Amino acid sequence: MKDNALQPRLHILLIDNRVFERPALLVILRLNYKVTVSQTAEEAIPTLLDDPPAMIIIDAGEQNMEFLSLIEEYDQQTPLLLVGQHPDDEYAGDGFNRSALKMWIEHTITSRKLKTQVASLEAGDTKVQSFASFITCNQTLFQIFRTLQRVLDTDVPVLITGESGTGKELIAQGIHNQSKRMEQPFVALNCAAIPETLLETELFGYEKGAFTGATAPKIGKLEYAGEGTIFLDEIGDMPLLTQAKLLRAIQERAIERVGGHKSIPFKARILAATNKNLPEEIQRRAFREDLFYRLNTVHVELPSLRERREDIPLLIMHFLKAFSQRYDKNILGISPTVLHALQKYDWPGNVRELVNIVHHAVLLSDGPRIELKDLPAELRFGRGIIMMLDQVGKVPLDALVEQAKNDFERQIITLVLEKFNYNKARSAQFLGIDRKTLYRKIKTLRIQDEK
Ligand SMILES: Nc1ncnc2c1ncn2[C@@H]1O[C@H](COP(=O)(O)OP(=O)(O)OP(=O)(O)O)[C@@H](O)[C@H]1O
Repeated sequence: MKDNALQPRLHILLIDNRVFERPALLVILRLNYKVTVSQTAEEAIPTLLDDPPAMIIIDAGEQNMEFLSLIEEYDQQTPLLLVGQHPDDEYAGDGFNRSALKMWIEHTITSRKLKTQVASLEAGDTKVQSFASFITCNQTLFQIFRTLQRVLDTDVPVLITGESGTGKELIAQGIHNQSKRMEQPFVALNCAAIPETLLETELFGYEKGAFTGATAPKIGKLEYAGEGTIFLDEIGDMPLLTQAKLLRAIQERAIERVGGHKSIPFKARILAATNKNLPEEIQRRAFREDLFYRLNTVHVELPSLRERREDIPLLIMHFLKAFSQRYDKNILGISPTVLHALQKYDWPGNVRELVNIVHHAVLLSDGPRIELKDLPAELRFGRGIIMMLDQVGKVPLDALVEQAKNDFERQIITLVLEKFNYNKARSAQFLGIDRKTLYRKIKTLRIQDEK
């Protein structure tokens, strides 16, 4: 690894009784890993117990086959790699591909890790907490649950922010369902989905004759919620005039229907959610600061799914079970390759997107496990390729491939530049090219240089 300083070294146990006759393998391994050498399996047992390695590399000599059974007795989890009886000059010479060895080692470790992860998921032994039906194994969310538990039975409003699909409504439902108001109505209103003129009557209701067509009085959502909970979703999209009316209702603890004069007590608890940044909206004068302070007594920000990747496998298994039951399918789990693809994915639509993908996969799957073929194309191939499909047939294939190659190179270089804070010398060294070449590529590939 070139970034030794940044990552802890993997520990490898090398069992090789000829290690001193052919030191090159050890030298190569030591470039990248922390290596413990044992000449016999017996000698290796204490290491296995005291400092478990990420991988065991064992020389494939005849007598070592006995080692294998001994090792198996102590440890059946750690991946094993058998190396052939190459003479030292083969390891040391050009014919021996060091990066291939490294790739092979890392692939074996990752795939074993994924298999163990899948097995433990299927056995259901991850530490999970739930807040009503919202489940997670993420520490930030555990903290949020604790905050919410403390205010469950109070009247204080809670502002729930987070990207779309992170579970804001589910949290709001959870607050209501676990509070003393649970027997009362939970009324949700999406402030972005309703035209401005209708929003006000939806919230406050109207009296007969309030406007043409108002032939009978109508109860608004604030009134209907009674002593229950009103959930104002997408509050950031509420028009300013409605914001002013809502603020008044909160301050006076009373509402008036449109076209009416009677003051009706307003007792519901307010929960509000938005994926907008309200302080920014206040700056733009699109949101009232005084209303913000009223709603923001308790504020929780739900992390996006890519900020809590540990929840990805948990949620996959959760919805896999639910959909398998719903469709009466016998799906036991997912293949390690699928888990890998799903863990790498960025989830712009968060949990809602994950639910859709698992739903789709369960419908397509013949069981017993979800395989790569059951995933949508953008997950199997990446968004880039799917977007390029539009151009296939319109642009010559060679040109498309060239464009893809440039895109790929641009992404790699950008990532490396970011990793080293735009330090050209270190980035070039990491990429294995000289600095001049790096400067040329930054220019020709039009890479943004943040220096
Ligand atoms: N942690 C979770 N555990 C179980 N289900 C979840 C979780 N988070 C989200 N979901 C499910 O994901 C879907 C989207 O959640 P929800 O509607 O609560 O998100 P939202 O943040 O309110 O989205 P939007 O901002 O688009 O309104 C729902 O089907 C919900 O049940």
